[in-house]
Amino acid sequence: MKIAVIGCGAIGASVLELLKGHAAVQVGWVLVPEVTDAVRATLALHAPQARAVPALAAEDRPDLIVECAGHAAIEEHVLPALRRGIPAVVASIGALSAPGMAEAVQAAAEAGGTQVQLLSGAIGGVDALAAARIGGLDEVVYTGRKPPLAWTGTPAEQRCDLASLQEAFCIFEGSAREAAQLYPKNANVAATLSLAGMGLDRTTVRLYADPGVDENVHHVAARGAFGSMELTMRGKPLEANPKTSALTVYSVVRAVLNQATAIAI
Ligand SMILES: NC(=O)C1=CN([C@@H]2O[C@H](COP(=O)(O)OP(=O)(O)OC[C@H]3O[C@@H](n4cnc5c(N)ncnc54)[C@H](O)[C@@H]3O)[C@@H](O)[C@H]2O)C=CC1
Ligand SMILES: O=C([O-])CC(=O)C(=O)O
Repeated sequence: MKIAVIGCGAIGASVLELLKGHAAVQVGWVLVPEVTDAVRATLALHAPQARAVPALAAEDRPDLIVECAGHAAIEEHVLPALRRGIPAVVASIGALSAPGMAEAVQAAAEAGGTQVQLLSGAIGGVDALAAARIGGLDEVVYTGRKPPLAWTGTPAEQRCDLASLQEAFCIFEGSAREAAQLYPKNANVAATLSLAGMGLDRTTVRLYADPGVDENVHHVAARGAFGSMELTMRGKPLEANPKTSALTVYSVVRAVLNQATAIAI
């Protein structure tokens, strides 16, 4: 299987490293806005066979396109690939919270006769929640808690002084749709849980900058016809990007390998 990876940052570079030399999967293309020295160095180390390009050319036809780049990459790369019939796996799930984007993704996949898989990323329990939805859900509440540093460069900076926080500070309370729009690099999990469960407008989200944690802590509580569930993930942040949990990388690699092996789990 020959794949294209979109993005070569904290997730993309780690994905290339884990897929390096894999018998069943070859990375043929890495899509980046600019081929920097850092990108060249990463490819030389982990994917020397791959070509770094700004976009797929008409003659490039990967078996799968793997998005780990950010919300803008959905419109720029994933939609055109889907329309061409290339299946996709997507990490930037919050992108589907933008007006008309979920419909655009669906229409592109239908037009291409293919499918897009929304990854579980940094959270677990998506399988249980999506199954529970079939029976009917009454409530889903997601609480995301990250060290203050992980909220730099976000609207949280206008709500508190991140550097001097002494205790947990609630920087956001509202719908998953709003969370995903305001915090595109920190609230993909909120979008994932809501798309699996009660939808972007009916899932309650609370986000905290918390000097008392050094991991990215995700808590989900759900109730419905199935019973109830509660889950806490304490994800180790990636050194290259403290906003992102390492599990996200493993989730991408799992999805890729599941496409390439006889038994998927
Ligand atoms: N579903 C989940 O649980 C999670 C999802 N994410 C998503 O993954 C994204 C990437 O995360 P990181 O690797 O940590 O970020 P990063 O900032 O370390 O790397 C992003 C990479 O994507 C590239 N890029 C940016 N815009 C692009 C575009 N339009 N087309 C092609 N490449 C583009 C950048 O040049 C960079 O190489 C986040 O922005 C977020 O949307 C991140 C963490 C968890
Ligand atoms: O990686 C994480 O811990 C979660 C994350 O950034 C997101 O939900 O966007």
